[in-house]
Amino acid sequence: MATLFNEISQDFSSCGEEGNSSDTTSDDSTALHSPTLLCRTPRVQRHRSRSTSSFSPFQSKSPIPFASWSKLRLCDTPSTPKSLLSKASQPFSSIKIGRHQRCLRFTSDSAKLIHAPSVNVNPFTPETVRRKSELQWRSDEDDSHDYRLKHSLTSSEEDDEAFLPPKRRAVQAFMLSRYESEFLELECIGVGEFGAVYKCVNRLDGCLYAIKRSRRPLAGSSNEQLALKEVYAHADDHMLIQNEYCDGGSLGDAIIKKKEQGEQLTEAELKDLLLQVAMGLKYIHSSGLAHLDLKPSNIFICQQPSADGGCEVESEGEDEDQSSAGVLYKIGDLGHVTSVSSPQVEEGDSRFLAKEILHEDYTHLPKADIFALGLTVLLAAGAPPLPPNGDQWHSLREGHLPPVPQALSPSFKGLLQSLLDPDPVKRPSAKELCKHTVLREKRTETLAAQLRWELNVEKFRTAMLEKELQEARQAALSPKQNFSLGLKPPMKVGSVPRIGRRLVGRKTTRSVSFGCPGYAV
Ligand SMILES: Nc1ncnc2c1ncn2[C@@H]1O[C@H](COP(=O)(O)OP(=O)(O)OP(=O)(O)O)[C@@H](O)[C@H]1O
Ligand SMILES: [Mg+2]
Repeated sequence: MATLFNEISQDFSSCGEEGNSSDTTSDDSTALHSPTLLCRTPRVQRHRSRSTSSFSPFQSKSPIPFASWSKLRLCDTPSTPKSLLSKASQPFSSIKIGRHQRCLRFTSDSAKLIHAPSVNVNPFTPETVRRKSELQWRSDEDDSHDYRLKHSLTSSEEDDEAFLPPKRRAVQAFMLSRYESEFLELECIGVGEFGAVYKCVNRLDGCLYAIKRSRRPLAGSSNEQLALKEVYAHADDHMLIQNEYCDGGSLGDAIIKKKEQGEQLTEAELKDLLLQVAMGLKYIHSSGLAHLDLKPSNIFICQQPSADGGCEVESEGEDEDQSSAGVLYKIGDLGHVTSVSSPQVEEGDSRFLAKEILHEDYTHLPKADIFALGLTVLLAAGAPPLPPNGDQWHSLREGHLPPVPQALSPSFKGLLQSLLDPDPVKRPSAKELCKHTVLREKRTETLAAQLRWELNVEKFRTAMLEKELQEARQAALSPKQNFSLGLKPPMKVGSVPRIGRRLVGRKTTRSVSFGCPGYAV
């Protein structure tokens, strides 16, 4: 499964900073000294719209049990060393890198890192691995040029040094906040209701993260409980929300960008989006949870690495071919996640809210995610902005699809219509969506193309065999000629078939060509 909420949180409460952080200033750059300052979220509005700011207290008395939330640790980001290390049961020597290779990261996309010596470089990120193999390839071509690589391959000490990230002295943490000491902030990548999101490099593991920083302290407030809920959903006892950095930003950003260019996602792209997010929801729902805040700004995009990029996508059974598209969609923002069996519902964005949730009917919570998914796909198809309330809001909940500036196929339109069915029971489940023929068409086509190609190969082989057979027959019919050449006569086995008569595939048309996948035979 590839579409997962790969968000990772980090324990900022166990560092003993509570004692140290007498500084509880609300200044953004220092606010994160205190874990309590992070325990906030603005997302406590009921039927909220972005322009209003009324808050309702969160009723939760106790945090969600860890056992439930720990299920949310679905997989590691492909960028973390953890996932790659687990794969690296292979000997270290196979992933050694030379010193000069290690420096690549500093000289490419992140020029700032040149001046940031206190950041480690993770040798296991897909990008580093790709660069490493590129460089290895180049250096293989011209070994004599590269004394340093040669040296690193002959010295075991150097090998170790090359394999491991460069050692760094411990930052004087007591002088800095955890945020400052553990992360190098590169840029602000977005602002939400909770606060700002920053692209950061973790100084220790060298991976990129999106760090959500709260805008102002809310310690002790009801909002603290809600923020903690998001934190528990991420697992462990975390405070600062540290997410996998998704290089494509959010789907919301992508939709806005497309709109500015007068474009929308094509039907094929919409189907891919729907299928991928349905797969993520399938996992969430099968864990007994509902997301309840699904929307474009909470779906993140990762550009797919090239086939040889070394970044594998987890796959499982029927989901295995879903990563064939150019991008990976990942569900994020778990602040509203709740258990389906004992729900503590905090409504998400009112624009995506299913009517039954408004009526506090929580008997089909996963179907509320399906409803939000339907609206999300329609927005990506070019639908106008969704209303936060009013007549139009109700009209959408009565099953009236918003207009989209492209002609969608009736089957796909019918599927979207079913996602928005006023009756949650009639909406397809995430599991059903994952198997839906409308969404699996592409897979079927790919499979058909593959089969056609294999058939062509087999026909070609058959033709070659027939040709050889004919030659053998020819040789059998002219033994004298063979004798004159000093060859043995062929053994006579039964009656010799007539020339030109095929032994196999008599009923099929003869063909001696084979082409590429996707071309008809
Ligand atoms: N993990 C991430 N990877 C890349 N970009 C991210 C990531 N998380 C957030 N962003 C960027 O930051 C923006 C703000 O995210 P944030 O979750 O704070 O607000 P939001 O989703 O717009 O609203 P809400 O507060 O309701 O979640 C996103 O729209 C996206 O552009
Ligand atoms: Mg968000």
